[in-house]
Amino acid sequence: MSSKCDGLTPLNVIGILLRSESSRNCNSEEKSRILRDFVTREVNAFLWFFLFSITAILISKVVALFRLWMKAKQLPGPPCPSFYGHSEVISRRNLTDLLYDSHKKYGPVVKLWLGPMQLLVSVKEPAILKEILVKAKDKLPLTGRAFRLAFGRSSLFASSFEKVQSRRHWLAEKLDEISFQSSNVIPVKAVDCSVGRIQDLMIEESIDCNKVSQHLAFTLLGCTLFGDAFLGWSKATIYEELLMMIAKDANIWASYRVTPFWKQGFWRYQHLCMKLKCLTQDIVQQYRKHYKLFSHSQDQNLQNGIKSSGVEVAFDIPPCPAAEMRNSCFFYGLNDRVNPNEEPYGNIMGVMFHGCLTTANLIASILERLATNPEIQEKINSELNTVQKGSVKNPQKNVDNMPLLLATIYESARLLPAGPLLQRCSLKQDLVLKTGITIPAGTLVVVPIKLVQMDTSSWGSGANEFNPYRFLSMACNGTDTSQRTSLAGENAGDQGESSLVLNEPTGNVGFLPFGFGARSCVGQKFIIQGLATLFASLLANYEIKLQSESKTDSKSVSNPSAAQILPNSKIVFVRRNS
Ligand code: HEM
Repeated sequence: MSSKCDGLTPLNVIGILLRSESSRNCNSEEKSRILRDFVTREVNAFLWFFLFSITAILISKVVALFRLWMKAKQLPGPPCPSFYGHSEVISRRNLTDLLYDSHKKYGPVVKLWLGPMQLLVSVKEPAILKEILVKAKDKLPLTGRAFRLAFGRSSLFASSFEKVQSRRHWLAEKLDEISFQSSNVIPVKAVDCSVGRIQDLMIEESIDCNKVSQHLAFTLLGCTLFGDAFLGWSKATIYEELLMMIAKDANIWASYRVTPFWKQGFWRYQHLCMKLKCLTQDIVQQYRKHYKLFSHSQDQNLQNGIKSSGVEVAFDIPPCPAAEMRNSCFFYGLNDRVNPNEEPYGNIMGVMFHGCLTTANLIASILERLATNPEIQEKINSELNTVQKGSVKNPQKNVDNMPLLLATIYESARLLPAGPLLQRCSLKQDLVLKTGITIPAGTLVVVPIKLVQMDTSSWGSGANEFNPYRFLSMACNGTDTSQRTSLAGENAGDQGESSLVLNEPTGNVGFLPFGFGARSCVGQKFIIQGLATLFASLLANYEIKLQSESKTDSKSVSNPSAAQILPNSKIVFVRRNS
């Protein structure tokens, strides 16, 4: 009988039972024994299989952990206080301050543990960080999740480089085309409308600097994307409010590993996102109506046109001005989905969101610097007068010849970057650097922008001070004024603005407000020129002053991370010649 039970499989168990049934030689006791044996064997086999799999997974985790620890051992950093790493210290302290102290003690590359398996490496040395930003092409999953939760799937702002590569490339080309080919980067009406908003706000005596910056950024981006249709859109104010409400909570909800469906707040947040989607749909419809692009065939014509020949598209819609036509191509390209899983307006919402937040931050910084440095404002104004004398009275055509204005924008971006960290991740491969340093795969690599942009080794002893002249040279002898301080700046201004030449900051390894490398900002040139145009118009009409009680001495802050935090200052726009 024992030979009967050897090698029991479901098939031969059924065979044995049938045979024994038909021969009636087997009693019921034997049958149940065979069944019991079979079940026991099967359960044992399953348990062994389960045990082997779990052990294999655990061993691979332990091996990965040891590998990570061995590789991380080579990197300098503070000793790990507990099994959970430095996460408790990070939650208690400002991360930039913590990194400032750690870099001071351990050098340009510092490691911190966020948990037993999550390593964070901060890099401050410009040469090393640029190599990393070029080589590490993915972003933290958190970034992609924040955009996906708020605006649905899109082909911009996802964490994997593969997913964003082609759309990034398209958008970068389109924006560069606009920046290089046209004299007016943003439509004239967008500038007029933004300046007009100042007039509306002037009903109050003074204006909150952050609030006005937000309005200006929103108007600028909205008009650029949706043209004239945006100007007459009655729901623009609600759209702006919604964007800001979403911005407040986006990272909190994205930080949950499992989407928190059980939280009421999450559903309130989703409701806001849904409202934003509906409003985006509404402005898109307004836009279509405005340009009389009703029929699908026309849409198709336009999209095919964009794909095949860029801006010169032949389609039978009523003629509209070149800038508006150009924006229409820009808009349609963003709206055109690469894959069917994408949210129809995901890219448009993403660009509005990112563009508004970052641009508002930069405008606030420029306004504050101008308000606290009236002498620079006056010099920019005389620069504007000089260029206007020799050309058409259109500030949009003149900004390239206004180096002090452009340098002021760069310097404001340097002093107040859009966020505290640039982050990258190489999910699959270790990053092996030229210096021999190896950063293990999966490590969260961060660049503390504030520390890099205030580093005295790149920016000299006055790194914390506002000095736009650091981006300028004298045309006569080509001397770099960046090493000199404000005195050199004043001399430069006395020479007359025409003698100043802008040193493009792209050459400076410590200049990172728009990031660097594979995932850098594609809107940099476009927004710098756009803001220059806006501020040329603004300064031609208004003088920007700080309201007397909110005066701060922003020049003498010694701690680099504190120097970034602008007080919520109140500013006043005083009409020139009034
Ligand atoms: C003052 C305004 C802006 C600032 C300071 C800014 C800054 C940045 C920064 C720091 C990054 C990340 C770079 C990195 O990790 O290396 C970024 C990414 C990006 N920016 Fe901007 N940005 C601005 C405006 C804009 C505008 C107006 C657009 C589009 C019209 C735009 C499009 C993008 C895109 C598409 C990315 C994502 C790139 C990617 O994930 O691959 N930005 N921006």
